[in-house]
Amino acid sequence: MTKILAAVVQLQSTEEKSRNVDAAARLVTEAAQRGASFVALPELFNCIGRWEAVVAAAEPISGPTSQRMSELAANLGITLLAGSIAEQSEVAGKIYNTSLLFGPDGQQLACYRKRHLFDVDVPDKVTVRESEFVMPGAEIVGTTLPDFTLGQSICYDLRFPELFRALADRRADVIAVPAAFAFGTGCDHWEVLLRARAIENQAFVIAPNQHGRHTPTLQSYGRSMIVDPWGTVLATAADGESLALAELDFQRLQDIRRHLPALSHRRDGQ
Ligand SMILES: NC(=O)CC(=O)C(=O)O
Repeated sequence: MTKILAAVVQLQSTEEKSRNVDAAARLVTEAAQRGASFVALPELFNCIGRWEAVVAAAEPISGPTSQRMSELAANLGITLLAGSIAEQSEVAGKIYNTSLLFGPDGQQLACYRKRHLFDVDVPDKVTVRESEFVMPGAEIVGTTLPDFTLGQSICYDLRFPELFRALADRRADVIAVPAAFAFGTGCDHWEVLLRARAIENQAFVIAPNQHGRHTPTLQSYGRSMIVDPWGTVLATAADGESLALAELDFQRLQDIRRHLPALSHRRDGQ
């Protein structure tokens, strides 16, 4: 198949897990009913807020959130990227920020743990120290699906082009960036970075973001989007909890790579 319909789900998640998972399930179901066969949720979709609350909400990979997402994928017959959840780690008080991929039969196909942790202090915009609560992942994850190869990243990873190039080296046609990208940085950086990563790696970029205030000091930018390998924004979510859908045309992807074979012009020995 050379075309599929993809959807990004934008949420304004809270610390209340059952509310968040229900909101996610409702929008994933709507996306599938509108014809999407690949649907992606944002970062920490099942619980976001104070880090202490996120750590307390952590689950093992086989926990209730992942079971619900697996059932949802199977019932709807879709491929579902369960953005990320807080995964229990071997270190007390710390989690992994983990993205799970489920196939149309509900089987877990991949597991990616956020590699780059958001430790920043940008005056008047955002101050976070993710590494106090989160352990970095080690693996780079590309998964070959029947229609395309998916590369995985999470949020702050977007600022590290070498990860995306490593995913391009694994022949990623689509790169997912589930995010809770900060409002203070998102206004200037979100779209520019997503489009750059799509253009330089000649891949679709699927970027479901959180939107709005989660706590008095934590606000996400929204504008979840789907970008094509030319850097064109195919769809953007409206503010609030919403969906954006776009057709991924893999023939167009191949045409762009054939007409402008920049990835084969690299001088670094690849
Ligand atoms: N929240 C993040 O992980 C990253 C982010 O907001 C940024 O890079 O800016």
